[in-house]
Amino acid sequence: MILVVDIGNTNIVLGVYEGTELLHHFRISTSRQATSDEYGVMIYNLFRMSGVDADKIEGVMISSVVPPIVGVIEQMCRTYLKKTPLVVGPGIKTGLNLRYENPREIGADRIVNAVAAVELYGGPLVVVDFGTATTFDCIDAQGNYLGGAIVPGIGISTEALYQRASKLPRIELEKPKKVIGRNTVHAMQAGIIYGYAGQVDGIVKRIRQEMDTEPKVVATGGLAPLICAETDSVREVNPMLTLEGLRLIYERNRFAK
Ligand SMILES: Nc1ncnc2c1ncn2[C@@H]1O[C@H](COP(=O)(O)OP(=O)(O)OP(=O)(O)O)[C@@H](O)[C@H]1O
Ligand SMILES: CC(C)(CO)[C@@H](O)C(=O)NCCC(=O)O
Ligand SMILES: [K+]
Repeated sequence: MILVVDIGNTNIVLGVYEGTELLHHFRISTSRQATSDEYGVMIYNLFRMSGVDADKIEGVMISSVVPPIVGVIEQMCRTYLKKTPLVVGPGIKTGLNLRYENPREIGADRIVNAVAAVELYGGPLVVVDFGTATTFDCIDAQGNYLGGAIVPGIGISTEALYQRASKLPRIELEKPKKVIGRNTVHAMQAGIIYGYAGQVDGIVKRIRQEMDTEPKVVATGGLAPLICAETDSVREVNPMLTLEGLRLIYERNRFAK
C-alpha cells in the first residue's frame, strides 16, 4: 500500500492505494499551525476508523502548494509511518516537458493533475481544477506542459461577495432554477454558478484557438460536478485526478531515492 498526500491551501487530501486501486481517501482542512504530532493523531485516527494498517504503507508521495507544511507532513511520515516521503519537485520524474518560463514556479498540484490527465485521457488536453484557485493547464499531444491560467476560486469569490458587500449574505452553492434571480440568494447563485461555467467555456475557447487544436477538457475539484454540468466544453469530471497523478508519479520514482 502507498499513501499519497495532496497539500492544498484549503484542504489536505490523502489517499491510500493498493496497486492501482484507491482503497480510502480522506480530506482534512489545511492548518498552518498544526504540528507533525497533531497531523500524526489525525492520520492515526483516520487509519484506525477505516481499518488501514499503518505498517503496511510502503511509501508516501506528497505534493504541496503550501511550502511551510511540507516539512511538517514529512516529519509526520518519518515518525508515525517510518517512511521518508517523496515530494513532487526538482529531481522527481513526471514524464512531462515543462514549458513554463521557470518550471519551479508551477504549482505541484497542476503538474500532478497534468500527469494524471495525460495518462488517463491522452493529450492534447486542458485540465481544470476548482480548488482554492481555479487552474487551467494545457498539455499538447507530445506531453509538453504549456502553461495555462489561474483564476480566483469559487470559495474565494463567494467569500469576497459577502465580506465586502453588507447586504450580500453567505449562500449555499446550489444551482438556481433561472439565471434571472428574483431574490438576493438566487441572484448570487446564478452569478457564481453560471459565471464560473461561462468562464470555463470562455477560457477553453481561447485556449483552443491558441493551441490550434481540439483538446479534451477534463475537470477535477470539489465543485467540478456542479459547475461542469453547466458547461459545453468539459468532457470528463474526475474527482480523484490529483490522487491518481500522485500514484503515477510514485510509480515512476519509487526506486529513485
Ligand atoms: N458548497 C460550497 N459552497 C461554497 N464554497 C465552497 C463549497 N464547497 C467548496 N467551497 C469552496 O471552494 C473552494 C474549493 O473547494 P475544494 O474543496 O474543491 O478545494 P480543494 O480542492 O481542497 O482546494 P485546495 O486543493 O486548493 O486546498 C474552497 O475555498 C471551498 O471553501
Ligand atoms: C494556483 C494554486 C494556488 C492552485 O492550488 C497552486 O497551483 C499554486 O500555488 N501555483 C503556483 C503558481 C503557478 O502555478 O504558476
Ligand atoms: K486542488
